[in-house]
Amino acid sequence: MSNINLREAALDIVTRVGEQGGFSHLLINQTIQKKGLSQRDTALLTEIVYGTIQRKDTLDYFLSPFLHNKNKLKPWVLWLLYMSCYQMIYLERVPDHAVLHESAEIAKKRGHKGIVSMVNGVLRNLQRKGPASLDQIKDPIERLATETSHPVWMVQRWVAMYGMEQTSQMCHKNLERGTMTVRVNTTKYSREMVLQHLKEDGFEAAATDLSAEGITIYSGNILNHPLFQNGGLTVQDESSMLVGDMLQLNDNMMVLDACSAPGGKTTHIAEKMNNTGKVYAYDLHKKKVELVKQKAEQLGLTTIITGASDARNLPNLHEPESFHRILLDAPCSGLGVVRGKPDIKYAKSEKDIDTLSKIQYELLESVSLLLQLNGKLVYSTCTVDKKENEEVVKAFLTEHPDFEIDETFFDELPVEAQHLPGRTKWGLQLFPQDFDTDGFFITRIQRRSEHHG
Ligand SMILES: C[S@@+](CC[C@H](N)C(=O)[O-])C[C@H]1O[C@@H](n2cnc3c(N)ncnc32)[C@H](O)[C@@H]1O
Repeated sequence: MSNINLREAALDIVTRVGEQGGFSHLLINQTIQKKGLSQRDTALLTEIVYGTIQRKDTLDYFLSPFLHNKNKLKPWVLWLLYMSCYQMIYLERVPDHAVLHESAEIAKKRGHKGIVSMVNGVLRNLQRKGPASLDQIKDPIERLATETSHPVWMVQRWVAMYGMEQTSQMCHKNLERGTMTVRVNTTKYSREMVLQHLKEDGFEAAATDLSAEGITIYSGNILNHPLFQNGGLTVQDESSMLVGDMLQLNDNMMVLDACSAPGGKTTHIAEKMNNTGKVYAYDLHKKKVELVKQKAEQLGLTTIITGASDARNLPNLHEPESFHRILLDAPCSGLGVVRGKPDIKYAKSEKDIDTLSKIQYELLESVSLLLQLNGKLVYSTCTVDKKENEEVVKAFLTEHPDFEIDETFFDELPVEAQHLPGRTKWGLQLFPQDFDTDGFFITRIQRRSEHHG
């Protein structure tokens, strides 16, 4: 693909994400498939799209001194400027003159002469005068928000919850691209066997620290490897693997995965039980349930029973206290995964968090009815907001004195994770900066035995 066509494809994606709320990772994949992009083009397209979206607010700050009628610009023009500014400031291997030339060509193709000269003028000014210094922003929260391109309310909230240092580390980490990790399907292979195999095939890979089934892939295209294609591996973040690990699973258990799609954790559960017992996997959306089914088939797992249902309705579908283990991997704001899905940080609001926390509470209350006396329930989310995490758990335990935190959860955590700053009496908040994983909350609840009989 020519340099200009590649930039045009990138511009289409960032404009769509920015203006219509599309998901960058889905749009990138669609473009790669539709245009049959080479590995080199895929890498550059991904870099430009992610980088521009990740740093949108910072780019806006850098461009603002040179932009006088920002609100009157057509969205594609503004996004062309953001995208060009990103390449000039952050991509050393792309020379400024190439960025200026390609931006002018795109502006020529899509707009009139006035737009071409305005784009050119703004970018030349940026090149000559350099980006505005962030030190001009006196308020530390506002400065961190602009520097790392997060909404001010979000940074404010995190600072109030976790302090400036943790928040600053998290915001900076959110700008990095995460490393890829895969989970070994232990019903087929051992991790040692897979590592050996990958090394022989020229991959740079290493065992993960937190989960016994994870492998970090530093280089090599794992999606084309036969081990992946024959159901020996699943792409999954290590924090999600830890959720499966903390369910304390044994063979032949009855397990409920109440919010299961697309099935990353459901299949981990079935693998950990060596394809014995039963895993009931539900999700609200029928289409999404199909994804769970497909994933189970790909991995050769036969113990997963899928169904579409609101998790709040599950007490009508199953007898009370009928599961040994329950996973509630609840729908959440996703503020722990903004590295991989940068659009999330601009799309969410505090109101969303309030709404979600109410739903999370209702889901927890409903599924808890299905937990056996000696059963264990893991509550997890991929967010870092206390309102969706420990406050949901705290409220549930206050209203339901027959349940408690299972203290053995903390002893079973990997040693490295036992003394993290995000550990409280309500569970473990993993931050992206702790182990280069997604931000995840995990805790384990059980029934208090004295309340029975
Ligand atoms: C965090 S995702 C689950 C990810 C999944 N556990 C995995 O590891 O692949 C949350 C899921 O909850 C589903 N969901 C949302 N509201 C729900 C509800 N009321 N009942 C059941 N599922 C719901 C969403 O469709 C979404 O697939």
